[in-house]
Amino acid sequence: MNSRKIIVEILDNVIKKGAYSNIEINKRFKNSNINDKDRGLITEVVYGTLKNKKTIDIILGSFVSDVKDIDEKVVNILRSAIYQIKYLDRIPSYAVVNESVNLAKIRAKSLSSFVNGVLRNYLRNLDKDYKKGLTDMESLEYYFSFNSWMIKLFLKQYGKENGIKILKGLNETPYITVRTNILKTTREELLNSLLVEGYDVEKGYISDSAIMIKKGSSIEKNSLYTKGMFTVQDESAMLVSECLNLRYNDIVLDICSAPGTKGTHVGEILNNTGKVLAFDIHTHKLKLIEDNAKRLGIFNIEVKLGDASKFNRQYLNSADKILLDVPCSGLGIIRKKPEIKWTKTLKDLKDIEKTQRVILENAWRYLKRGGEMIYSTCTLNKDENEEIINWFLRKHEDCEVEKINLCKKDNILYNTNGTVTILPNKYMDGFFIARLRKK
Ligand SMILES: C[S@@+](CC[C@H](N)C(=O)[O-])C[C@H]1O[C@@H](n2cnc3c(N)ncnc32)[C@H](O)[C@@H]1O
Repeated sequence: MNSRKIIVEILDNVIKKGAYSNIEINKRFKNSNINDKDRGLITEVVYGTLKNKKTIDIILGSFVSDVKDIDEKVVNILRSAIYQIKYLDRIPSYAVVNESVNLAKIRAKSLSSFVNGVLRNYLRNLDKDYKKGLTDMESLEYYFSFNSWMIKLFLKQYGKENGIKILKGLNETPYITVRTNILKTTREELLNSLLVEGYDVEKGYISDSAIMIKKGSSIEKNSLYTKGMFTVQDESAMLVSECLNLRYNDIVLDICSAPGTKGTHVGEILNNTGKVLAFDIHTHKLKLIEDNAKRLGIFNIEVKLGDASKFNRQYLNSADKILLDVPCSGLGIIRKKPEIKWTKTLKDLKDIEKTQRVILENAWRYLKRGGEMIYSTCTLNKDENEEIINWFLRKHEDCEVEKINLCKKDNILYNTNGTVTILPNKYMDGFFIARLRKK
């Protein structure tokens, strides 16, 4: 087992083939005998290299004529090596260089001296000011490691102060947070049980159900997880179902449900009363919702295949509440999926916005008069958030925003139209939540 070989193969699949980092890492770890120490190293170097790719490429660019021309067999060997030398202090630089050259010999023998040359050149220039000569925008790209279009988007949409807050927040290393399953336990009880199991835990930042795991072994392997005491979920995402004003016996449609993290939360808050109809377009994802519901002891969820972009007359005016957690560009969850920095394009943002509008139009027709809908995204692109809501309000006289009041924290933005944007920070992902009421 060679950790560095695995790291480079994962990076190849994510950067070149558009695979998801978390899925690639899980695939490698599943049924393998990789020890905890190596798992830690692989995870850290993969996420770190992805997060800092722009900065690393600017550094690489000063040793080669164009990073784009570096042979694809060795480019991620170089990137991950520079990441380890620049950002980690526990691995001696000479060991990183030797291992990288050895790996290059296996992948492309003729390029091993090139890899050796670039890395040794970098070691001789560790103190160089790589920002020298860069424009203001390029300096921001170097400093935050984002492509310029994304930096411009955040600064334009949020202004300088919040734009910078977003760039910083998206580079934070996330804690794992879990949502207490109130059907089976209380937060206090769960906190104690986790402490007994050796986890370093703390209450969440905002939600009464949230617990932050600051240190401890893989949480989803713990028996408390198998027994359904909690769900792993970002705290911002927990606030979504909590904003839905749920009442026992409500009929709730969860239109884009898989893997059912928020839908099962609705089921828990309803205390197994009423009904949650959980739809998703992907057949293979439906089982994830079923498995989660079963593990958590939730019986009021019915899982169904459904394409939200097609109106289904069967559900016309049928729902007391609707959870519309639409597919989005995901710019708010870059802390956990750093490849989004490099894989998304402005065109993707435009395309998904069209789908969101169609889905919202259809879902609105399923809501009863007096009913409430949550429209949520895990993106910070305002065109998929406030702008969609403003557009919808202009079109639908029977729709009003029910103002959301969470709490006063410096990452909660209360928008002028009554909706809420959660800025990413150390504790939470970036999210958007709107609560709509049908008059
Ligand atoms: C943001 S995720 C939902 C996450 C989920 N609500 C949760 O909390 O676990 C969006 C989901 O929408 C689904 N989806 C995408 N297009 C859809 C469509 N046209 N109809 C229904 N579901 C769709 C995707 O498969 C994906 O699972």
